[in-house]
Amino acid sequence: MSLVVGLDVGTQGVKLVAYDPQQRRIVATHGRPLELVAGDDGSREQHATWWLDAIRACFARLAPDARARVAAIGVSGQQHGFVPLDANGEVLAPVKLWCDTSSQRECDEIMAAAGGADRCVALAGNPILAGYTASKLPWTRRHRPEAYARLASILLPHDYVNFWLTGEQWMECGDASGTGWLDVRTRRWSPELLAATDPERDLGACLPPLVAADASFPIAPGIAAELGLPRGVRISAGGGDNMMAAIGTGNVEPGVLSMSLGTSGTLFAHAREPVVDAGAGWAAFCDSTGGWLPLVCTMNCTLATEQVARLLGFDARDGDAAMEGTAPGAGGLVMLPFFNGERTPDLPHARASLAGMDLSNLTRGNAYRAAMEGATYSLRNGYDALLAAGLGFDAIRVTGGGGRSPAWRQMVADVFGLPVDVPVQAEGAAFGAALQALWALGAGADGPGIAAISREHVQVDPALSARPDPAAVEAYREPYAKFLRHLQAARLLHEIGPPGSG
Ligand SMILES: Nc1ncnc2c1ncn2[C@@H]1O[C@H](COP(=O)(O)OP(=O)(O)O)[C@@H](O)[C@H]1O
Ligand SMILES: O=C(CO)[C@@H](O)[C@H](O)COP(=O)(O)O
Repeated sequence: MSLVVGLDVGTQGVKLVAYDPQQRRIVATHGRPLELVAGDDGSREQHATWWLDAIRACFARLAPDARARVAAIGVSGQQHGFVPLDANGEVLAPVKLWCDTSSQRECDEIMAAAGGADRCVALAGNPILAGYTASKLPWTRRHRPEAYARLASILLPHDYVNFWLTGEQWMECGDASGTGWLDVRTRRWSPELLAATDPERDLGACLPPLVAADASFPIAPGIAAELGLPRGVRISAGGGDNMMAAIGTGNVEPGVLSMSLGTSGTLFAHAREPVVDAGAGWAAFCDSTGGWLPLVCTMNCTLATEQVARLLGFDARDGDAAMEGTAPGAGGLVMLPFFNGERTPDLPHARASLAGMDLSNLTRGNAYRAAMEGATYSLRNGYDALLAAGLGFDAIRVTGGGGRSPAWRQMVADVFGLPVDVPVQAEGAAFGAALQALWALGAGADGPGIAAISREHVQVDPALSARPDPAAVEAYREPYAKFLRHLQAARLLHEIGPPGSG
């Protein structure tokens, strides 16, 4: 029986899922953590070689007989990272990641050159927000002129892994929409935005061809030999981690809302037509199946809970126990969890705050709960913008590390007032990549469509479901309203000036 493999290059680690589609069974899951280099200027970087080493390590742990059965691989990756390559395909500099806010000045410059944020939305569907790939090019020109001078092509993290696996460079529209350069309505690069990013250079020539979501390429023979894989393995188009998690959580038709509780917090839905928010309250991305993926991304999700847990001296994975005995509202504590600056809401220079402390409520449990509530309310705030745009949802499918916490799943059900379900296949992005690889194997041969594949293979685990508790739904109303008032105050502070400006 053949296997399909999904690889996910997340912020905190690489995961490999090997799936047997005939048996509908995950036969192996392996992971490897990744480091991240953080600078005081907001920079967040990784070396591309770290991803490859982690992938090698994951394959090395896959049993040889399983490796021999692999027929196809799909690659999912953290979005927006900027992998600059020279003409020989060598990486020219550390990769600036999605959570890198050091290029905010360049975001503003690109938008000004294009005619403003509204004009960017008109041209491509999105403004250029903190962390989007486009801003990293002028940042590189300014701060790494040697790399800029030798730049021949630009890839996103999952594209780079695909290049390593096959020797071919391409992009697909899902992850490409996170560059800020893709007109998501037409699925073509926007010449105006490319020119606004770099008027001196033909940026289009640095971008690889865009391929269809069901495309696939042969693995390079040398890599197959190195990883102990058959020579005939196909590599599917791949996609951004959220696009892949959409497939891996069964979110391939309108009405379902997926939520990923990882380093970032994301909410995303499937759309059959392009959907663009004139107010840019959420991101108008393409998905990696040929459709669209309206998405909300907060930069501080488990990043916030981990930060607070570390301060309080426990592991975030034990956070549920630390929170025992606390109640909705965290005893009056309110956390704006913007440790890393924030993208939704658009407050790249904001920093986290804890408010509402009195002489009795500052307990470990309340402080940790405030971080989890703050991360959840941030997503709820993005959800309100999706509703305001006329989208509607019946249920939430949760994936990502934070989804392992029963307390967090219940909090999501209560704060959103929606039932929460969790797929059996916990690694949604890696599993979605495996399903895309399965789709690519049957493409062009009357194989099933990706929606049918996702529907057939994604199974919900009833033991992990959470249902809204009416009393708790009510109990969260005032704390959420209070969070919004603090958020409004942060917006005002932000208008006054970034930290350090006096
Ligand atoms: N039981 C748990 N409760 C709360 N957080 C958890 C739990 N298990 C894992 N996490 C958090 O999940 C995060 C990793 O999630 P993951 O989706 O793999 O992230 P990423 O894709 O950003 O690398 C870590 O920050 C970890 O603290
Ligand atoms: O920037 C976004 C989405 O637009 C993030 O969701 C990244 O794609 C990183 O994801 P994780 O590593 O946190 O899963």
